[in-house]
Amino acid sequence: MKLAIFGAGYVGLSFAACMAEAGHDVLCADADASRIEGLQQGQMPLHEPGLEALVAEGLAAGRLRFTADKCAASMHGDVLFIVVNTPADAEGEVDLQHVMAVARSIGQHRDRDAVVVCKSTAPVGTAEQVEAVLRDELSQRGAVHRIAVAVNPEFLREGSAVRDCRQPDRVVIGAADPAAIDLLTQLYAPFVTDPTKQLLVMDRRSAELTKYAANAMLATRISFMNEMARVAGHAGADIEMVRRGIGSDRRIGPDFLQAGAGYGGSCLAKDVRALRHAADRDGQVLRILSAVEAANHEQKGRLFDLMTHHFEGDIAHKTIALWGLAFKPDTDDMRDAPSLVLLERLWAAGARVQVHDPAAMPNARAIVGERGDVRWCDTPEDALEGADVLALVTEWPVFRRPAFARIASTLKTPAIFDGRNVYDAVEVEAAGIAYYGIGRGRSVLR
Ligand SMILES: NC(=O)c1ccc[n+]([C@@H]2O[C@H](COP(=O)([O-])OP(=O)(O)OC[C@H]3O[C@@H](n4cnc5c(N)ncnc54)[C@H](O)[C@@H]3O)[C@@H](O)[C@H]2O)c1
Ligand SMILES: O=c1ccn([C@@H]2O[C@H](COP(=O)(O)OP(=O)(O)O[C@H]3O[C@H](CO)[C@@H](O)[C@H](O)[C@H]3O)[C@@H](O)[C@H]2O)c(=O)[nH]1
Repeated sequence: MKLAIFGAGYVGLSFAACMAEAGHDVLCADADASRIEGLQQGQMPLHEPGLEALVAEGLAAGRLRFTADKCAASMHGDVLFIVVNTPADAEGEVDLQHVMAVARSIGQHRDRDAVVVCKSTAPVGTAEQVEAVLRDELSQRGAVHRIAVAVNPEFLREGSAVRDCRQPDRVVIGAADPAAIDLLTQLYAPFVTDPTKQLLVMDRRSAELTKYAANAMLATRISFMNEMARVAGHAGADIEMVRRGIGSDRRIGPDFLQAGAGYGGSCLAKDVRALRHAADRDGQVLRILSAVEAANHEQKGRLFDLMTHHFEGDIAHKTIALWGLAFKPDTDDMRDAPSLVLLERLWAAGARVQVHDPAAMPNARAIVGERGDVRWCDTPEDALEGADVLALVTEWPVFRRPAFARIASTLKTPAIFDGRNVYDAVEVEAAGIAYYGIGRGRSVLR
């Protein structure tokens, strides 16, 4: 099939490369000309495991091409995917300008029938708005092409985007148009093992809401576990034991039950906010989601609170080694990262930080700027030199099995604040290091 993909970000680029790998002829367009120039030369604009090789393979085979020319992209192929950013403001109002810009461009330039697919996460009713824009543009120039609009939300996770694209749990197709359903079914059938169960065809509004409901459920599980971690800390229980205890119930399942320093990233917070806001406008008060947001906001301050407790309020002039900045491992993405909240609170309290992250330091530096109270370190060990204590915020593999004896002898007052519960409290304490986890170890705050 010939596919046009608008948006070469974390999702668009991963999707484009995987579709090219599957043998399709893919033209990927982005409004950022410098991003496109780089991609044409094989330079990656973002960090995503396995993606660079896949892009190189697609370019070499001639199946993956990049363009900044929206007209060329609008004319390409049978199916055109909209995969641009849909940010939400502080209230949760979603900015659809990029989605509508793509729709306008397709309406202005398309010279034959097409299927347009909304893959961006967007509020219920967006596909109808896209359809209206297309209809308007076509009628303004007297064109009579048939352009069907479908919804196909994306569920990939950053850090495993290539794997998730190649092997999705399920594919949601929101469409009524038989030709659109047929094309998308053909496109996705090779990516799933049981198309009858994993290809879910539904109406467009249900598909749009499915995406928000999925992220809201994931965020709810995390906030629930973070609250349970508080209970565990006070009760002298270990949240990791509780996680295993409840995750083995098939009705609950083991995933997304990890207590930690709060959820971050470009999606969970944005989509929970947008869903709550849209419902609010319709007169529906979503009490659970408001609580999920409030709990996460509080949770992002948890490591700082534990440190303040450890230092008995005297955190000024302390030096904190901080491992991990990205919102999760295997990405350079800093959007809504819990580390940013910790940094701000430490700086406001007069502490200094020494940070290391395997991929996100350039993006983090661009956000926080150059300042005297941070040292950007090339290695995890370097970040420990001269520090009082260590905080783990992102569980990159390189941080998972450190030499605790070395940490004990390097830190001035050995203590680890484990924001992702990856260390064994007994092993850490045996090395002479105070261990604070989330809902385990010395995590009681009164
Ligand atoms: N990041 C994720 O893990 C993830 C997963 C599932 C769904 N989503 C959703 O997918 C969408 C894209 O997310 P992302 O993280 O890839 O965003 P991103 O910010 O990484 O990339 C978006 C890209 O779209 C480009 N763009 C903007 N306007 C354009 C236009 N008119 N024409 C062509 N390109 C244009 C931008 O320049 C940017 O490169 C969002 O709606 C998001 O909510 C994201
Ligand atoms: O048990 C868990 C799982 C995750 N997290 C945190 O939650 C955040 C988000 O993680 P994850 O969901 O793995 O990454 P995303 O790439 O943001 O993916 C989410 O958001 C995407 C964008 O909509 C969806 O496509 C994915 O299905 C959905 O998982 C990160 O800060 C994690 O540290 C936890 O605290 N505990």
